[in-house]
Amino acid sequence: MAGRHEELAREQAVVTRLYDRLDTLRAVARERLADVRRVGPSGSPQNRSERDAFATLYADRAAQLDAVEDRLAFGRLDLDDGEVRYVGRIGLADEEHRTLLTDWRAPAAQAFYRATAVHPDGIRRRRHVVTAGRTVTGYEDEVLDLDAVSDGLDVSSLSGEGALLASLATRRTGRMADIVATIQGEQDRIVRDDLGGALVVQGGPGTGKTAVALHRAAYLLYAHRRVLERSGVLLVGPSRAFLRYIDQVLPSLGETGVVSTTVSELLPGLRAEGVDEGPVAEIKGRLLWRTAIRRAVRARERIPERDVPVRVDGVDLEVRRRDVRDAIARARRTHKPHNEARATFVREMLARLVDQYRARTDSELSDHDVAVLNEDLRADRDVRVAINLAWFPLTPEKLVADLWAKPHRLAEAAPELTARQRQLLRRSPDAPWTESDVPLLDEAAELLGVDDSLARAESRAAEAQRAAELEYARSVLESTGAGGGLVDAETLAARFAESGPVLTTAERAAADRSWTYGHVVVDEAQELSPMAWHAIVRRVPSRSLTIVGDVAQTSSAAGATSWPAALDAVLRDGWRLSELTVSYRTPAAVADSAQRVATAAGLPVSPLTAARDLPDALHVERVDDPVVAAAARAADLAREHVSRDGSGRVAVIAAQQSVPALGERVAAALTDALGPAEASRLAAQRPEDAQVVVTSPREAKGLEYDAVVLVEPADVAAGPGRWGDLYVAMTRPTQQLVVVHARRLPDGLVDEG
Ligand SMILES: Nc1ncnc2c1ncn2[C@@H]1O[C@H](COP(=O)(O)OP(=O)(O)OP(=O)(O)O)[C@@H](O)[C@H]1O
Repeated sequence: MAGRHEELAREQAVVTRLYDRLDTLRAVARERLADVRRVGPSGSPQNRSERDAFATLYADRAAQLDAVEDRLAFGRLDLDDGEVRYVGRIGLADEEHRTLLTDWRAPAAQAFYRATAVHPDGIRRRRHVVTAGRTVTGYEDEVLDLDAVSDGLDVSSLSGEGALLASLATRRTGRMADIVATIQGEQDRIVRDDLGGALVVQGGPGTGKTAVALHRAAYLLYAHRRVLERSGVLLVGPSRAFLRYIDQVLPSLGETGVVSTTVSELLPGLRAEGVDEGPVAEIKGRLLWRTAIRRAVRARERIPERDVPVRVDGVDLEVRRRDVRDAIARARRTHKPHNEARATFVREMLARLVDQYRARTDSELSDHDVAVLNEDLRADRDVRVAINLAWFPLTPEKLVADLWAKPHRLAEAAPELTARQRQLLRRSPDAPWTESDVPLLDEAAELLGVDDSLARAESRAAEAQRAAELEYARSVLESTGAGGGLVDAETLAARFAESGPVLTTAERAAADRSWTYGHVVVDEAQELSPMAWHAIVRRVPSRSLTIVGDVAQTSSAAGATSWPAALDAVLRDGWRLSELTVSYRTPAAVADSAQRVATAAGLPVSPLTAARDLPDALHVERVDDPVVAAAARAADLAREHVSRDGSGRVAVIAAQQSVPALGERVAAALTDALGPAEASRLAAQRPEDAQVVVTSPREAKGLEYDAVVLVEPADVAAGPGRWGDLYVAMTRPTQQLVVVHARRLPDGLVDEG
């Protein structure tokens, strides 16, 4: 066997060749892009949009190639038959189309993640190649051939933990990194699971649910590109801060086309900044709003109490109750949304008024007379008022705001709520929208629709144009081979068709409330209310979803305590459950303690085994003043973990009401401990980049830090998120948890003295 030095040199030669090939492909993509751009802004609009479409295509390719620079190749498989296969972020081939590097998502790479000594899958040896920049700095072998093991090869790293543990030990940067080089077998099975149906991944804190969900999105885009490129993938996360935390993962895997959003931002153009108190959020989360919103809409289709006299062109007419009833029935029979069906209602009413006019004046009316009379009727104020009262055109915002501001509207729409519950929902019409209003607004938008008769005529004309463009795009792809798996004819045609800036599928989808996606990924899914599920499932008619979460970490009063309770109503039996059980984040002492606390509190915890333990990972201190002590501990931990290069994160997690006072104390303690220069460097950091933060459990959800000071656990557990919040708070650190308390410790959180 070659010495380590020679092996490293050999791997370096391979890796150098791969980067050379990457550089060549980058140069080609840039050249093509430059060629397209060089043509300049001339030619017919058709030529210009074609050029823009190709520019986007080459720019996408260039961006994809740039994104895979770091750890381009990380694995090597030696097969029983002597073949050697390198695994990396993307697939690369040489000029003769011979494979140089296998995309981690390709079937040929699967064994890199799944093969074991017991099930070697034709693999003799698996090697993790470690690189820093373009330099190979090490490798780690796992010999999967039990005969070879007995031949005396190095077997100390059979489980491949070296690369994994090294990656877990790195300082946190405030941005999640991909795990493509070290995905574990149980995770890989989820990543590569079928596209169809809803896959629910339940797992304790730090089991890699977020990482797995993102890698699965990248895998599905690779394996089902034809379907998903056109329809897009939606990622729903709990907050903007969380989306920012994960926003580099997909690009680093060469994928940029995923739309990410929160429930608050689900409706284009509307930002819900408010948060409802627990009981209000719970009530607004109930599925009863599907019926209640329908009733609220119907209430705007109303027969007047008596016939309404109107006078048009000197003739006395009546807006009659029975005419309104018939017109309403006709409009409803169109099964169109309220605002769209209104056209039918108005047409019917005018026709009846014209009939009355004809009868009253005893006159024959020509088509022209009828048209003029229709105009007069439409222009008449009393007629307009009567028609509007009977079929009121309205926006989703107006409909829902009226429910909260006008008690009689709410009583009429939601009689199943008690008077006390309705009182809780009372709100002024100018109060900001909340996250739990959004699914109701979405429901209202669905039932109200927009008056799109003009838009429909335009879209018919556009359809014919599009068919021609699609045909053309197909011929372009065939003749140039430009797609390279990145784009299909539909997408390219859509890009041809755009006027103005060229929009990608993701951009078009994000701007369109009624867009339906090919796949939806939901993270921290336990927080979603039944109404939020309803709004999300509407966006994916195929019901193809990846849902990841932990029902033991639920903090929202509207969230789930079991998956069947959350999902059966919206997905029936169209979902399957997978579980992750190894915590990659939290050291064993911390994970075990958190499990004990959560179990003692009766939370529905999943089994959890920590991948590693660290000495002194858990430290519990009884103190007189937790705020003062927490600030001092935070400063100690900052000295230990935070570095000037921007890496290293420390969090102080406390009940929401203590956060402001703690913030001031911690700032002062940092100045004392680290000096004014370092303290002001830290103080100047933007909140999303801050290396030392004071935060509530809710804001820390889904995130992680090198070290955490947990302040007064009893107060955290008494907050709105109850024990779920405490479980979240305890499981944020990757290295160390320091607990400071004056009150009694919750059961299971032992004081180590
Ligand atoms: N196979 C792996 N290789 C390397 N790191 C991993 C692996 N799996 C998970 N991790 C790391 O473990 C940490 C926790 O992962 P992640 O945030 O995805 O967990 P989670 O289950 O979503 O946690 P939570 O329930 O707290 O939201 C992250 O730093 C992630 O990169």
